[in-house]
Amino acid sequence: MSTAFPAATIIGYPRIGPHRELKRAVESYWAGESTAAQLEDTTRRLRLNSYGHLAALGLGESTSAIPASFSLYDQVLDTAATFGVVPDRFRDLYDDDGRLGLDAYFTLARGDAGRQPLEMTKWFDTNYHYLVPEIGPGTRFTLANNWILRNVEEAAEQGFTVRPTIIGPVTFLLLSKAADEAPAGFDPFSRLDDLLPLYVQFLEQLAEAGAQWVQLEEPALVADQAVPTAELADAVERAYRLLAAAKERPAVLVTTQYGSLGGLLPILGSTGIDALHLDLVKGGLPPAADLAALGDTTLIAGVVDGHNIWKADLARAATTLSTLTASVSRVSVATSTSLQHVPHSVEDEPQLNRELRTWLAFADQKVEEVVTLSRLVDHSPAGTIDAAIAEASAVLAARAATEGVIRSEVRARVGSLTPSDFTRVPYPERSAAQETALQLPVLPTTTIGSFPQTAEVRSARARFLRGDLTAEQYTSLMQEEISRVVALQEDLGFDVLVHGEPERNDMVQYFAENLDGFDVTVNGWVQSYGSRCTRPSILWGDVSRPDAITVRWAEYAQSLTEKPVKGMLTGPVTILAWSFVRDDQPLGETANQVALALRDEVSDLERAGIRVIQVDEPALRELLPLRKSLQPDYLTWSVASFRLATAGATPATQIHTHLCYSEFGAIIDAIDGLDADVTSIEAARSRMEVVHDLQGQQFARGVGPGVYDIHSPRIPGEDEVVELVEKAVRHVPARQLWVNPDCGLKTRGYTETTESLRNLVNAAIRVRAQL
Ligand SMILES: Nc1nc2c(c(=O)[nH]1)N[C@@H](CNc1ccc(C(=O)N[C@@H](CCC(=O)N[C@@H](CCC(=O)N[C@@H](CCC(=O)O)C(=O)O)C(=O)O)C(=O)O)cc1)CN2
Ligand code: MET
Ligand SMILES: [Zn+2]
Repeated sequence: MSTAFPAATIIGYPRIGPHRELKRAVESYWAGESTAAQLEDTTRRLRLNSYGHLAALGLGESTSAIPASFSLYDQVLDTAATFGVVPDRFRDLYDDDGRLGLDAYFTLARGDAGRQPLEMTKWFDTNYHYLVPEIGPGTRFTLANNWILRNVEEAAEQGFTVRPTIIGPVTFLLLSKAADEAPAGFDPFSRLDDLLPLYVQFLEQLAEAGAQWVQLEEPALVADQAVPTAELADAVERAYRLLAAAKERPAVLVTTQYGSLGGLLPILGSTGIDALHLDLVKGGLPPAADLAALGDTTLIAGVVDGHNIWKADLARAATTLSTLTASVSRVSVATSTSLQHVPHSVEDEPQLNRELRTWLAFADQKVEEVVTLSRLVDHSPAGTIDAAIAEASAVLAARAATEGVIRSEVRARVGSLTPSDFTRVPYPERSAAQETALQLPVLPTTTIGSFPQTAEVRSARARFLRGDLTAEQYTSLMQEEISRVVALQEDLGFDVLVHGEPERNDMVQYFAENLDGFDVTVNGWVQSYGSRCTRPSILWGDVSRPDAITVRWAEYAQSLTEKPVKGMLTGPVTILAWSFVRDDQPLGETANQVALALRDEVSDLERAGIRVIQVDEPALRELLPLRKSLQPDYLTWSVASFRLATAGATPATQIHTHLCYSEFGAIIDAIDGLDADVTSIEAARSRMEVVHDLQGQQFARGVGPGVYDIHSPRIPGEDEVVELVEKAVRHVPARQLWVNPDCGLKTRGYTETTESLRNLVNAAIRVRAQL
């Protein structure tokens, strides 16, 4: 049990495969095009290849340095399956032995004809989404799935001693929500003492399977929680003392990625766990007194950034490590977070600018950085990594001096901003001008922007990129798609139309490709949820807009119809949140540069005759700091950057924004502060509960609570939409309300989309007639 922890490790490794093998394998299984055995075969190869690869990169085969962090869909779902946490509506998914198998697992994640899947929500301050377990007073915890154990055994058969990972009990319960059947006020956290014995059993099984270390993930401890601090501290102490006291168990590592543990560090550190991981990139260096509480517990110092792609400042990391080794007896080196947030390897991006490439470290390069830094804690001779440190410092110096990183004209423009650049005329004045300009009915109907991204559209883009289509051919294919989408909306009777975004590979990458200061990858895929991936762009320099970006598409769409077509832009905060952003200046400064580029786009759209412009900010909530003390500053700069992007619009131009989550209680003031004329939000899944928030807040401007859950192929019936709209009308004055789906339609197919949208428009017309 007291196996020494290896000097170098990572907290998790990408599981989608170097070329999205996992996506292709699971999607083919879902489509019925391959068997469970074929899926298992592919994923087994993915797991074993990554162990071999990580061992070769320097983690070694037999030291538990390699995390077994594979997941078929999501790590929180894996934990829920392990402990049999299944909502009542899915009770029949257990097989006769009380186990949850492959199809049960995917049904929980994706739902089926009659049942809503588990809710999906953001994982801390990242663009990864996890599935929310549902727990009630009667939820029976059982060991119902053994994939984690099996992965340990599978690795051992091939000669690898890996470190299994699972969400820790405190975080698991804090991330869960009360099951539908739970009485009002029930908190899943109250089930901690029922759940802990299952963790003990599970640890015993892991030990039996040959695991020497286990990783229990407790990132919820770095975020301020609704549970009072004292109660949380008490629970953490009780839980980990109990687990540490288990008779047969692997050594226990607790990880705390995404921020600072704060006052929980000395508490967790003295429970008897064997190792504690700290995120020293997002969280600062803890006070020496807190570190002293670690005693014999190994400190796993997360000094290499797992959430961004810049090469590490090895000199700074070395200083941090030497401070730590001065007050802690055992220190190992690690990434700050799982590497699931970064692509596999810079080697897969040969097209990137040569100089830029030298600044970057993706997952594999980060493994090498961790291994290098571990020479500072493994009794290697002094000076062993001096050359590597010097090289890293030289890269940083070169980066700072590179043309384009600092551009005086961009700086000057940001520097000369005045408060009036952030302010439009008061809403009542705008509202009157817009009413005259747009002549919309009450309860106007619209969509959020994208229409289904069909295989034809994607294939056209792929052929264009390969050079098999000319720019003219590609443009005319996209224009055909736009005219189909416009005709469909005319036919269905929408009031404000969209062009459907077919020309966009992704709502952020598309803008990054058209702005200076960014680069994009060809293979830099990162999992967003399930089989869905994105290629975050790289924002490395000062940002500007060389040419208009969206205008020709919007103009084309507007030429096809008398109805207003919404211009469609992605807001500055979301562009930052879904890119890898330079780490050499405050985010607020970078956000204002992006905002100015968008501001110019807004004014070009207006000049081209576009009267409604939507600036999406679905990630506004995502970047909200996990600690309350840091939130006001964030909300100030993020809201300001949105206003900077939009405040140049004339009063008659209607500015929309879109945020796709419903629990916006925490940021409702910020949403108000955006000063958009119309805000669309997610509401269908919570059956319009958000209107209560809106009512309480006297939200005075236009609002479109979603009436169609686009996350599911299910078609909402017309009566169902009527009910939702009627509920909204009871709480928010009808003249403020819009009728729209929850979010864009890009992941949906045309069959269900067309029917759903028809029901949506007809429902709006029916409620209108009753007013
Ligand atoms: N960045 C970002 N984050 C977001 C969202 C978002 O829209 N963007 N939405 C929220 C939910 N997250 C999502 C994340 C990804 C996707 C998504 O649909 N991703 C697509 C990829 C989108 C893309 O980049 N498409 C490219 C490349 C498509 C592709 O895979 N092409 C094929 C070739 C196809 C062919 O030859 O026919 C290939 O490269 O193999 C394009 O259209 O050009 C996927 O995983 O399948 C949806 C939602 C929150 N976070
Ligand atoms: C994730 S928010 C999506 C907004 C975008 N305009 C779309 O409809 O796809
Ligand atoms: Zn959305």
